[in-house]
Formats: sequence, C-alpha cells, structure tokens
Amino acid sequence: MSRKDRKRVNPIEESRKWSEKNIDPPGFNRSLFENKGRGVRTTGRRNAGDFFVSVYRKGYNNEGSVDASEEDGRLGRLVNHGSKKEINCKMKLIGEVLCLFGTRDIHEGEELLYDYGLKSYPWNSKTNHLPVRDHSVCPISLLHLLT
Ligand SMILES: C[S@@+](CC[C@H](N)C(=O)[O-])C[C@H]1O[C@@H](n2cnc3c(N)ncnc32)[C@H](O)[C@@H]1O
Repeated sequence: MSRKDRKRVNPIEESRKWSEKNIDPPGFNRSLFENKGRGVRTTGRRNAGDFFVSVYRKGYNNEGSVDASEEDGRLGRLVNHGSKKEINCKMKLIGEVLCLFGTRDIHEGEELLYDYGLKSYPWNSKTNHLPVRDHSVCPISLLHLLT
C-alpha cells in the first residue's frame, strides 16, 4: 500500500490505545545527547499532528507542574526541553494522560523536543554548574495545557 493510500489513524485514538496498553509505541528510540543526557529520536518520518509518546500519568502539584525526574522506564520521561524555535511536539492532556503530538513534519532520527513551559531552567542558569544527572527535580509546567 502506498503512503497516499494508507488511511490516517486518528492521533487521539492512537494516544488512547497506547496509553491503555501502558507501553511505548514503535518508531522511537532513546539516544544520548551532549549536555542533555538521554533523549528520544524517531526511527522514521512523522507528520504534524501525529501521536508520539505518553509522558506522565499523574502527580500534578498545586502550581500545575509535574516532577518528571522519577525513572519510569518509558520513553516519554526522556524527552528533553526545546526552545520555541526547536520544538517539534506539544503536550496535551488526553483523559488523565499527558501525550506528545507532532507540531510539524519531522525527519528520521530527529530528536523529539517540547517546551516544558517554564521561564527558566537549572541547566540554562549561568550560576548553576551541576552535571545533568544531579538535577534532582525536573518540573514540567502544565499551565499551558489549560489555555
Ligand atoms: C524529563 S528529563 C529528560 C531526560 C534526561 N535527559 C535524562 O537523561 O534523564 C529532564 C532533564 O533532562 C535534562 N534536560 C532536558 N532538556 C534539556 C536541555 N534542553 N538542555 C540541557 N538539559 C536538558 C535536564 O537535566 C532535566 O532535568
């Protein structure tokens, strides 16, 4: 079947399907990135709007943030932050699950990056020289999901 003939799967349905199975979908793998630690790459081309991976299930605090520093063995936990110019995906709340969807077409091997939604980050601070692995808390703001 050609790419043109292939029926497009509804991304929201796709996200629900993989969240229910509680496993990562195929088409992504983990890689090491300089100064960032682990991250996630695609193993093939993806289209704008596609579902990528689920990020985190629960644990929002009063400020509308989650702490994603806890290892959960899933790829979504490893997706790094990107600036507005760098990002290629965006987080949406589907039911109770945070899911990443493509904001543009992306090529094979590209790193998944989304905006964590905060104003400053420890790794950007000129006064903070902690190695990546010493960041004990990784807050991700959910406030932008409500707008
Ligand atoms: C949710 S984890 C992402 C996976 C992480 N790279 C790892 O190896 O466990 C968030 C942490 O990754 C690192 N990180 C994420 N985005 C980064 C960026 N753009 N530059 C440098 N470090 C980043 C920071 O240490 C942050 O606390």
